[in-house]
Amino acid sequence: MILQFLAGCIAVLCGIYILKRIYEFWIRQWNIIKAGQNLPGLSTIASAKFIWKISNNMEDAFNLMIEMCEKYPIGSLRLGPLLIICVSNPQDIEIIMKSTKSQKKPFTHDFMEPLVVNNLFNGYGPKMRAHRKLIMPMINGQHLKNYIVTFNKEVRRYIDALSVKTESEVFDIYNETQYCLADMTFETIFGIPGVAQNTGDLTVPHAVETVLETFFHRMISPWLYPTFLYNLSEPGREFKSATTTLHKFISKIIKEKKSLYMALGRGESRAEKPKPSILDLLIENVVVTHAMDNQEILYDIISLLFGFYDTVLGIFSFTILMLAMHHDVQNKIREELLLIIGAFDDVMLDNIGSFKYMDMVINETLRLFPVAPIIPREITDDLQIDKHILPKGSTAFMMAMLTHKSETHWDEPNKFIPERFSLEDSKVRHPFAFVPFSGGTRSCPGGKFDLN
Ligand code: HEM
Repeated sequence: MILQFLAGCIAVLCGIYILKRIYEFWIRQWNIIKAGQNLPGLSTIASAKFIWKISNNMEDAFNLMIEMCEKYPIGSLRLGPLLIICVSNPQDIEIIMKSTKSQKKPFTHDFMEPLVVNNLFNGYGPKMRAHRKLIMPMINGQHLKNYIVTFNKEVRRYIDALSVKTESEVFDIYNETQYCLADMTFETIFGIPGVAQNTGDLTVPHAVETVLETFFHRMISPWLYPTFLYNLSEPGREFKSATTTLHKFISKIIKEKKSLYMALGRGESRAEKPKPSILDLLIENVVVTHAMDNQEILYDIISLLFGFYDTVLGIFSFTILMLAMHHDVQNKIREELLLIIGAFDDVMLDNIGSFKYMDMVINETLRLFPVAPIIPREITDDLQIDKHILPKGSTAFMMAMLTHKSETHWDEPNKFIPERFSLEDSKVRHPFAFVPFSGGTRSCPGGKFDLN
């Protein structure tokens, strides 16, 4: 009897606590919405229609948002409890990307917890900045030459496999490329030779894909914002299972590498590994500096995996599609390749800066198909843009997909014209009219790495 009474009391207290949290959340969001009520954009009813469209027809919802952005360069809408402010002019995007009042990711990025917590991807403040500073040189600069050896090796295997396919069947380039990218990523990040091209094993890439898909699904489904509801849903369960897979796999590698490093000492460890991976470099550093514990290494390595997979695979596939559709561009790329490396040579670090036309082609593909069509940020203090105030607590959506196709900044914006990225044409363009890697202090740390 007493036990039943106690259980009843606990249930009531939990209920009150949950209701209080929901109430506080709505009051906070309501105040933000009120602060932004003078901004132009969708009315409350049109915003409700927008959410209804999201749950029924994503394309319709997207079109409604685009229509609004075309009408108002700074336009607001409500996504459930969130005040969203869409911005598409390069000069306004520049203000947001550079301001100290908009360096935080929106709270929806916390939906990646417990997979990653306060790290490169969803962190904020001094700790995140310190991690960025530590990791950036490891994915760029002189270490690139180590990774290029791996890229050449894996690409050779990929081309061999592809040349058999191209002679016999129709195939999906995105699917075929996954294996090569998985192997490149494994060796570059973990220093472990990948087996995907040999065995077809894509356990880790698929887990990354699952967490990204379920994360985006939750972001656009306000009814799944409460964690206890999300955990009960199908996507919530898939997210949890993929999180377990990634945590188990990567934690084991971190522990093994750290033990090996401690057992051998730096000198010998380096002698064994003349081409250290990103994880090797990170462990070498943190063993001495204690800048991160194992859990933090785990979170940052997962963030790098996000960067590698979906983005690179997507942009590679779109580039191939563009080359297939534009034979003149394909011929020019071939000529440039033959001139610089010949028919069968590997690409060297010194060659990379010489692929001027290839750079233009990739940039033009990134312009038409930005990996991040919308770049979101939380406004952490009232931010003035022109005559508008973006209130503290609102979420800014930087609409790269619209900026990249604005007729004010691009002639014939829907056409694929790589030459528009020539040095002369790029010089006269607003620097924030093209933001595939975002900009400011929170821009993509893998941008240089990726283009290479
Ligand atoms: C085509 C390739 C890629 C594109 C287009 C791309 C684009 C982006 C964009 C737009 C962001 C959001 C930045 C913001 O919120 O302002 C981002 C963040 C990030 N990217 Fe990439 N990325 C690519 C490849 C990579 C690679 C290869 C890596 C890792 C080596 C990487 C690592 C990251 C990380 C860690 C972040 C979070 C940075 C932060 O929030 O401070 N990305 N990327």
